[in-house]
Amino acid sequence: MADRSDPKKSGKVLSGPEKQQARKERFTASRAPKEDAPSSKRPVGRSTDRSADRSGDRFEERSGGRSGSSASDRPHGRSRDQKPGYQKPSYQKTDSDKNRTVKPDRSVRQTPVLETRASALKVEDERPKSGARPGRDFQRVDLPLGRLLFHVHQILENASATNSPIDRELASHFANIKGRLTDRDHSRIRDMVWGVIRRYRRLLWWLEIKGQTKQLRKLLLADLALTYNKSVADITALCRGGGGYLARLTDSEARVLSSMEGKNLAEETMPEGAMNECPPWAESGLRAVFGERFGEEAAALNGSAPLDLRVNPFKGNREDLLPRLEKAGCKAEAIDWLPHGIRVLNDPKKAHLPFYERGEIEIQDAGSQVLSVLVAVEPGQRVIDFCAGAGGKTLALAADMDNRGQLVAADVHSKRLARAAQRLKRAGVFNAERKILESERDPWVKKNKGKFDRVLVDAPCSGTGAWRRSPDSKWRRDEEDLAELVALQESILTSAARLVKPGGRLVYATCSLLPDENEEQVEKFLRSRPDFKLLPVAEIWKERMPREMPEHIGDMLRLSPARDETDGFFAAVLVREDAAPIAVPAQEEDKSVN
Ligand SMILES: C[S@@+](CC[C@H](N)C(=O)[O-])C[C@H]1O[C@@H](n2cnc3c(N)ncnc32)[C@H](O)[C@@H]1O
Repeated sequence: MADRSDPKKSGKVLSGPEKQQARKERFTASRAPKEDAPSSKRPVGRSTDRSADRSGDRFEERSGGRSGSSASDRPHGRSRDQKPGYQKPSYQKTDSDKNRTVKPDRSVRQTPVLETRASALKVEDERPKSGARPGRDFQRVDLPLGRLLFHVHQILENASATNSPIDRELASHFANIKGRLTDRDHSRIRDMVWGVIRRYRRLLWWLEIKGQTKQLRKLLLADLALTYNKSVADITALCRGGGGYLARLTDSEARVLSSMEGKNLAEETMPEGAMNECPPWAESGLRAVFGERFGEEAAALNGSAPLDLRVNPFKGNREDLLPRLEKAGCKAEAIDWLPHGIRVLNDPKKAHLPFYERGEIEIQDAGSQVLSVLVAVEPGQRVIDFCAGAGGKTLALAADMDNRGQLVAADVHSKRLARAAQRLKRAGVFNAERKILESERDPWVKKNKGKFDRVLVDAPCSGTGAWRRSPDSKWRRDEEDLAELVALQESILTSAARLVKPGGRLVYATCSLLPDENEEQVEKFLRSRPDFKLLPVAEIWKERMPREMPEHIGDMLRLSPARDETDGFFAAVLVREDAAPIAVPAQEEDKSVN
C-alpha cells in the first residue's frame, strides 16, 4: 500500500544529517550511561508470577495499512547500512548455538506463538538438548529469551538510527540473518519489538519518574519488568553479557528495575496523553478536534485495526463473495453503509488472499472507501488522482467510472505508481494511465490546466488517523515534520487546483485528524481561491451511499476510530464555479512551468 505518512519520499521534506541526529536523540539515546558500573552482585528480586493479561499489544501484520511501505520503497541516497548508528545484525556463534541443530524433542511441548505473554517469555533453559548431532541434524530450536532480547534491541536501535519503519527494519534484520532463527523466534521478536513501540510513551513516563535517561535498552528492560512481570533476578539472568546477549545490568539499572517490581505499566497518576500513547507533537491538535472525547479517541487510535476489503465490481459482487469467503475460511460481513465494503471478522489462515490475488477484492479501510465515493466520479469523465501512490483510491475510482473516460494516476514516487499499475491490471481496469510528476508543480500540470472534471488530492500527511496500523510512525515525527507537511499540502492543493475545469470538483483528503492539515488547510485555500466553494459532503452521501450519513459528520468529512470504527480520515469537496476564470495566484506561476 502507499505510504501516506512518508513525506520524505516526496523529495520535499528530506531532513539533513543534523535533523536525523536530533531525531535519533529524540527517539532515544543509544548507549548505556558511563556512570553505570556493571552490577557485581546478584540483585535480590523475587520472581513474580502475575499473569500478563494486559493484552492488545501484540504485533499485527500490516495488510493494507495506508502507512505501510515495503523495502523497495527505500528513499534514495545511502543504503541502510551506510547510515550513522546502524548496526549490521550480528550472529555470533556461541557454544550453545553449536548444539542448536538438534532433532525435535517430541517430549517437549511446542509452545504456541501467541501464548500468554508471561509464559511466552519464560526464562528458558539453555542446556544442550539431548540427542543433538551437530552438523548432521537440521531442525533448529527456538532461541532462549536472553538471545531474543539481543535481536530486539538491535532492531530497535537500527530503526532509531535510520528513522525507518519498524516493519522494514524487522524484514531487513531477518533477511540479514538469513533463516538462522525459527519462525517462532521471528514471531516472538516481532511481538517484543512492537510491544515496546506500542507501550513507548508509558515506558518513557516510567523512566522519567525514576530519573532515568531515554534509552532503548532501558525501555526494553522496563518493559520486561512492567509488562512481562520479570523480577530483577530474571532480568539479570537474561542480560548475561558477551556474544549474543545484552550487557549485564548495572547497579543503577538493577535498582530501578527492583523499584518497578510489582508495578503496573499503566499507573493512575499517568497523564492521559501518556496513558493513551499520544505523542506530544499531536496532542494539542487532537484535543482541539475531540475536546472531551480526546481520551476515548486517543485510546481507539492506540488499538488494533480491523481488516476491511472492497469488492471489485468488475469481478463480482458482495452478496456472492461473502459466502465464498466464508467457505474458504474467512468469516466476514458486509459493511452495510458502504456500497462495496466488507469487514473481516475472523481469518486465521488468511483465506482472503487468493481472492485478493485474483483481483476480486482489494484491501482497503472503510474510511478510505468513503473518500473514493465522495469523489463522485461518473463514467466518461476526465479524472485525476493527484497523489495516487500505489493506487488504492485509483482502483475504486476506476470501478465507479465503469472503465469509461480517462483516469490519470499521478504521483512523484515512480515505484509506487509501478505497483499501482500492477494492481490496476489485476483488477481489470483499462481506462487508467500513469503520470510520474517531478513535483506538484510539474510543467505537465500547467499544460493540463482546466481539463479535469474531478481532481482528488489524497495528500501526504502525518498519518495520525492511521496510527492503529503503523504505531511506530508517531514516534518518527515531530512538530517540525508537521510544519513541513502542512507547507507541502498547501503547495500540492494550490497546484492541483489548476487542473479542475469550471464546474469540476477538487477533493482534498488526508488520513490525519489534525486541524492544521485539514480544516485549516481548506479554509486557507478557499480564502485564496474565491472561485471554489465548499460542497457539503451530505449532498454526495445521500446520492451515493446506501445508508444515511451519521449526524456527527459535518460539511467536511471527519471519520474517527472510536466513533466510526474506521481509521481517521478527513475530506472536503470543493466545486469550481462554472464561469469563473482560472485564477492562478502569482506564486503558482513558477517560471519553469512556462
Ligand atoms: C496518502 S499517500 C496516497 C495514498 C493513495 N492515494 C492510496 O489510496 O493508496 C500520499 C501520496 O502523495 C505522494 N506525494 C508526495 N508528495 C507529492 C507531490 N509533491 N506531488 C504529488 N504526490 C505527492 C506520495 O508519494 C504518496 O504516494
